[in-house]
Amino acid sequence: MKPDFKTLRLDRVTRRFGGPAKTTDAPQIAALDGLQMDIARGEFIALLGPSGCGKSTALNCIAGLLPLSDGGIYLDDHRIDTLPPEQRGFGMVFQNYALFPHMTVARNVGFGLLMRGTPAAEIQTRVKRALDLVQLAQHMNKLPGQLSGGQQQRVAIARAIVIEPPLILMDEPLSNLDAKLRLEMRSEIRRIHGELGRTTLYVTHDQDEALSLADRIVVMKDGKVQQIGTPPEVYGQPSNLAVARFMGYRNELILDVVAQDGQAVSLAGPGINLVGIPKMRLNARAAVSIRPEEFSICADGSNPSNSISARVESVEYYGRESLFMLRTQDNTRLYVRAEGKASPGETIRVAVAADRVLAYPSEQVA
Ligand SMILES: Nc1ncnc2c1ncn2[C@@H]1O[C@H](COP(=O)(O)OP(=O)(O)OP(=O)(O)O)[C@@H](O)[C@H]1O
Repeated sequence: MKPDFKTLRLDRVTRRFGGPAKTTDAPQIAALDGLQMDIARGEFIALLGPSGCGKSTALNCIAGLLPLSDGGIYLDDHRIDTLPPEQRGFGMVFQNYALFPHMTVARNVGFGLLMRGTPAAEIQTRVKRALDLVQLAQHMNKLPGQLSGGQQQRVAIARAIVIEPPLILMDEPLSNLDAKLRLEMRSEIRRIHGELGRTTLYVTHDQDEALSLADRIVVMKDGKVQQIGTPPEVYGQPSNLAVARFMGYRNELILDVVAQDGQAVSLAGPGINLVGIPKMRLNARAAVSIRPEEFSICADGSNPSNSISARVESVEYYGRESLFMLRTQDNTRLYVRAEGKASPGETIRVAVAADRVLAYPSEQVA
């Protein structure tokens, strides 16, 4: 394959299940429906979404493990979705490492090169280089069972990169690791990606992982792309309610639209007066998304313009901040993560900046 491609083009990549590939019978379910994007060489792309949204299907289609039902995949002008996996030559890293237990680390890493008929001396040099990159050279003669989970995952990464693939595909590679190792390996993966300068496609259901690793994030739901954007774009400006929910906009209030233009919308409900940003054209009611950490608790007796009055139900202490579970006057649960004190039973007022109040059509509430 061409290690020097400029663009990986996913052209309406579609995969249906429930019947033979390449048919369009109605009973089939599109696990992946029209994935369309260009990925530039060197980009780190995260496919993000809840379980069953089609992330692994997308990765497997690109790897060549699943035939497409529709669309095409191109490396520059070369169509590759008709090629078997070994001819695409992509590196793959899976959740379960898939190492050979009876082979040493070095032999595991060198196996792909051996299969390709690479001369022994070259295998040795390249295995050493790959193990240096994942910082495991001193463990090269151990068996996988003698390594920690994080080390085994690094062997799997070394095995993927040793073939110098144009594209590295990773499917939830950190989900078997404990929280601390996951954080460490996250930094490792980003460092390795930077040092190699290759293109990485990374599947995860973990927002933090996607936000911290990726140059661009593809948010998916029910087989369809919901938004493609940089981490700040997806985090700060979710394009619809489903993305907002998935990106941690835990609060959703259904409010009356009092006035609106393209830039701002005035919203009201019992004990609530807010100005926010309309993300789409709104009708009479809006679903308003706000992150818990965007609120602050107002001083006693104050009544600032962008605020909500609500009763405290419970408080979880998180050190510097607390998570306040509130109940609005129309009985909606409100999560507020803020500094300050308030006790269950008290009625308090919480304020939020207008540009952190995102209003979507209430019709999007499923
Ligand atoms: N071989 C198959 N036959 C039938 N349906 C399938 C098959 N593989 C996947 N699906 C369905 O396609 C949809 C997408 O599955 P996929 O594994 O791509 O999701 P995912 O986002 O990777 O989920 P997870 O995070 O749980 O792995 C799901 O509804 C799944 O049940």
